[in-house]
Amino acid sequence: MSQAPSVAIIGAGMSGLSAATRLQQAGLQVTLFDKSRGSGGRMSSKRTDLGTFDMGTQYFTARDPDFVAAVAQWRAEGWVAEWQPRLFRYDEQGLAASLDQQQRFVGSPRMTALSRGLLGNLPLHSSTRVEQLQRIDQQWQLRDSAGEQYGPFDRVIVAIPPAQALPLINDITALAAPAARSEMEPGWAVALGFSAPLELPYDAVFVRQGPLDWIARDASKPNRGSAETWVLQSTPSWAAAHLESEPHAVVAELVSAMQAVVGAPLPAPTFQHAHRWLYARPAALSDWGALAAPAQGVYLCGDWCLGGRLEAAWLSGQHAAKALLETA
Ligand SMILES: Cc1cc2nc3c(=O)[nH]c(=O)nc-3n(C[C@H](O)[C@H](O)[C@H](O)COP(=O)(O)OP(=O)(O)OC[C@H]3O[C@@H](n4cnc5c(N)ncnc54)[C@H](O)[C@@H]3O)c2cc1C
Ligand SMILES: NC(=O)C1=CN([C@@H]2O[C@H](COP(=O)(O)OP(=O)(O)OC[C@H]3O[C@@H](n4cnc5c(N)ncnc54)[C@H](O)[C@@H]3O)[C@@H](O)[C@H]2O)CC=C1
Repeated sequence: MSQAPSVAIIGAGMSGLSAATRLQQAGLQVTLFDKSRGSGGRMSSKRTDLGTFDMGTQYFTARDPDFVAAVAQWRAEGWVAEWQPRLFRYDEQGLAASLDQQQRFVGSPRMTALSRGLLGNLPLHSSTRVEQLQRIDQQWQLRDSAGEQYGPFDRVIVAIPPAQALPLINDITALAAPAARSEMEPGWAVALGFSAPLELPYDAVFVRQGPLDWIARDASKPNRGSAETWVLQSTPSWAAAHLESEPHAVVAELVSAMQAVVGAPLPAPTFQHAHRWLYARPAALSDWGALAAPAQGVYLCGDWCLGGRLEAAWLSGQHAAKALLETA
């Protein structure tokens, strides 16, 4: 191919943004598509009158040297900051402080500041659910749920959870077989606002008993403002058993579980909101990096290809971009 190939990236979560920035640096023309109103995917923040709540990714850690270097650059840009919560753990033995030496990062002033920063000036078709990939003359044409066509593109990166990717790549066995084997587990997240500080000795608790997995005082993260905001997240198994529950019932049950952790009645929240994640985290860990069908020019990436964390999503996007560049 004499000219740099044009690339469509479906999914503007961390993995799609990671691939996009890498390919842009290499001089390729990339176009992102996302069914949501903006970028970020599960790295999401909900804006309210009380301020924002991180409803997906709560924080991230950095272990791979390339990711450590990327995070240092994001800190220098001011997109992320270190979060040093007072950490507790709650289990059959009750509540106990559980401090450690782990560095943890969050987007600043909200988790989506990171996706905004990464998106930069990259072209994004938002509110665009891609439903079909069509092969025409060695290139790809995309069709969305409204029947709009986009393209042609020389290459396609599909950076979305496996169940959503499958209908797009069903005919490409090398991609469809592993995607079909990959299951994602659900999760419920609840945002709570209170009119006054809760006066608790912790900012976050790893919960290892009952329906909750995690509670955190969102307001303890850097640059969040002064409102008393908390986020609760359920375990995958509780979410699976309550997938069709009404949001108000989910709030009631998870607030009651938070009361069990706190060990005292909570004041009535002045704000409450529940969000269901159908595809929150991979049920099992994989080490594919990314999946490639170079003959067709289609690549698959996402946290589910590498381990279910934000770092894994970024690394998976880098793997997909690298595999694509090897054939460009
Ligand atoms: C509740 C929750 C808490 C979490 N907490 C943490 C944490 O504390 N630390 C951590 O490291 N990780 C955490 N994670 C995991 C982390 O959020 C993910 O690993 C990461 O964000 C996944 O990025 P991704 O790009 O693989 O997928 P996604 O973020 O899911 O991005 C996929 C994107 O594709 C879009 N899309 C899907 N289908 C289509 C389509 N057909 N057409 C167009 N667009 C489409 C979606 O709208 C989405 O924006 C959490 C996840 C959840 C849900
Ligand atoms: N709710 C969801 O849908 C998802 C949540 N995810 C969480 O994202 C976090 C990211 O993981 P890492 O980057 O490895 O972060 P990490 O190193 O802080 O945590 C890894 C895991 O170790 C445990 N842990 C760590 N520190 C402590 C402590 N001080 N006291 C008690 N237990 C501790 C805890 O179980 C935690 O889940 C984890 O908490 C995951 O559970 C990841 C993906 C999805």
